Amino acid sequence: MASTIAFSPSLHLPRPPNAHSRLVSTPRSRSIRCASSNGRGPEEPQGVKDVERILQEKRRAELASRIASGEFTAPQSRLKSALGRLGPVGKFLDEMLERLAGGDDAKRLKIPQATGSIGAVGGQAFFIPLYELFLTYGGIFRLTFGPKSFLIVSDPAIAKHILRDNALGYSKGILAEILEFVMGKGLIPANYEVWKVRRKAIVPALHQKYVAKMIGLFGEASYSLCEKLDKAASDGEDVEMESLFSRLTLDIIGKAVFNYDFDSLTHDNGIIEAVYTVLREAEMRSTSPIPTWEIPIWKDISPRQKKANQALKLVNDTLDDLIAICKRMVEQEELQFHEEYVNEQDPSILHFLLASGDDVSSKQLRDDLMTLLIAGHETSAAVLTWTFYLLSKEPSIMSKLQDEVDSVLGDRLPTLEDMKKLKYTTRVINESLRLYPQPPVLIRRSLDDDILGGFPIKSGEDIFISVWNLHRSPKHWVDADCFNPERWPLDGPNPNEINQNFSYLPFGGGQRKCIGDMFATFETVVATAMLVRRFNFQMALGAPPVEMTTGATIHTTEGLLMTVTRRTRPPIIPKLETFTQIVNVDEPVALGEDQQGEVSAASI
Ligand code: HEM
Repeated sequence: MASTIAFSPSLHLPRPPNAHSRLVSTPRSRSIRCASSNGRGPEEPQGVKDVERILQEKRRAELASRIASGEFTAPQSRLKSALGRLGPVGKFLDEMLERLAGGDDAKRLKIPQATGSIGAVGGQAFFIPLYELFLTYGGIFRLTFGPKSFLIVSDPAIAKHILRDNALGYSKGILAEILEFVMGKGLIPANYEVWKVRRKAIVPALHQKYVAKMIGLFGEASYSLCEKLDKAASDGEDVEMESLFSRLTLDIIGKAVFNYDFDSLTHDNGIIEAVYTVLREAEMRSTSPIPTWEIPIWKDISPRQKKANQALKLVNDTLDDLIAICKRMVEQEELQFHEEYVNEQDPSILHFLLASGDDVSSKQLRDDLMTLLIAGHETSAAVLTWTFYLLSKEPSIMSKLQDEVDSVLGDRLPTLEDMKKLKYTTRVINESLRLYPQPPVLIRRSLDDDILGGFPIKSGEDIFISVWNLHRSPKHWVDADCFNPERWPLDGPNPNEINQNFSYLPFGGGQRKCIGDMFATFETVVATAMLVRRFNFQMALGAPPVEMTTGATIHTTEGLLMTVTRRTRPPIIPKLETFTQIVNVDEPVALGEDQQGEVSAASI
């Protein structure tokens, strides 16, 4: 039976875009603004920052005083407390007594203990109080609330041990139980035996030629989003960007994985609604304290369960149809399969798998497709959401980013070659992933007894590796809470878990590392570049405060409501003419000779 927990630590469980009622709505005041500014001017972002900082400090102070009051600290025996007061002699006697008491159980108690109801801390996302507890209790501690107990890991060496050095000693635990209903035996929840076979089959599908082809897809889909924003900019409407990013990445992943055009940026239909119903159900299951979906009779009569089951059936049937269509295509094809095989009409992962002769049941194939759909959808959407939020607060970083994009891309759609040149854009994404890792926590369960950070642990321990804590640890990062893409040198290697020795884990590490890391990096780089090239983004006046909430990925509580304005280019310095012009990016530009012949993305 799936054990659930009162907060949501699961991976890749998205919240649907229509959780926000607005797609493009709130007409904003039509007062004239300085279109060349990237933010609202220096004062306002600073004001917003100050309020956020004060709120954050207030929460921290509250939690710190609760920690200090002993609320989270497991009670010690009176004898133990008395020995603690006796200094080194007392410590020695304490250790002797524990040894005499014998066994691993006594030693297990040595893992720092925190108890209490972390859910009660100010309605925050659960990983935030875990950060304060980490600062108090260290890189590994046990958190007990109610009958449940978890080990919280925030130490890079312990994370490396669990994810890489002793990966076979750990399963996906709770995560696999929760996701089974939607992903079946897909890669994320799969046990080792299934995972080994499926990972070997699927990874080759994401070869370089495929990824290069996908860059075209990222560009086209981002271009559709630009069109939508263009209209909003003309109509003077503010836009809720989180839901738009969710739609953008849904459209991309549908085409990329099984060649299905959801086209959710331009319309809604039954299948899109069904996908989001299924995803919402998965998220609800990961946050519900009681697994109502397992209660006999109730699970058959609950309207929500019925709706979720119908939606799941519709999505599964659609996937079965897509598999059947693709099988027929492959049968009719004059196949010349090779390592970098891509079908021009249908470059999807599904086509690659079928063409490769992958010997797999339709059910397993469907589980794989569903897993890729979920894994690759809301993660990328969340990265874009938080990147634009961070950029809106730092106009100087936005300016530098726009300068790079202007000089590398001009008006072209991005290519694989451009990915090497968009170095600062990539650093912006690297840094956004550091501050807002998706998911913020990785979940494991020990399959055997093991030793973590010097502490013996038993098999069956549920473990949360807090990527949030690792990425913001004051031990490893200077100004850990600051958005500073410059911390990653432009001429240095792309930061990853290996060169950062597991203190940076944006895509996990070890054998279960994300298979879509390059896909996702290019996708978010392309989308960011295409959007900032054409528009300036700022928080809308009167927008709700941007707070975090816990899903598998980090969501905003009330959306990311932004004002989008068309960018104007800096004045073109005339060579012969005597006038200076401000040119709108979307209006025909009087090109100098050296610029003639460039294709404008707006004309594609
Ligand atoms: C920015 C976007 C993304 C982020 C931040 C991300 C992050 C991650 C992380 C941290 C893991 C490791 C989970 C764990 O160890 O428990 C993971 C696994 C995985 N990701 Fe991603 N991911 C992203 C995009 C994608 C995309 C686009 C795809 C597919 C095309 C994908 C497919 C997968 C799969 C299949 C796994 C499971 C791998 C395995 O267990 O062997 N991800 N992802």
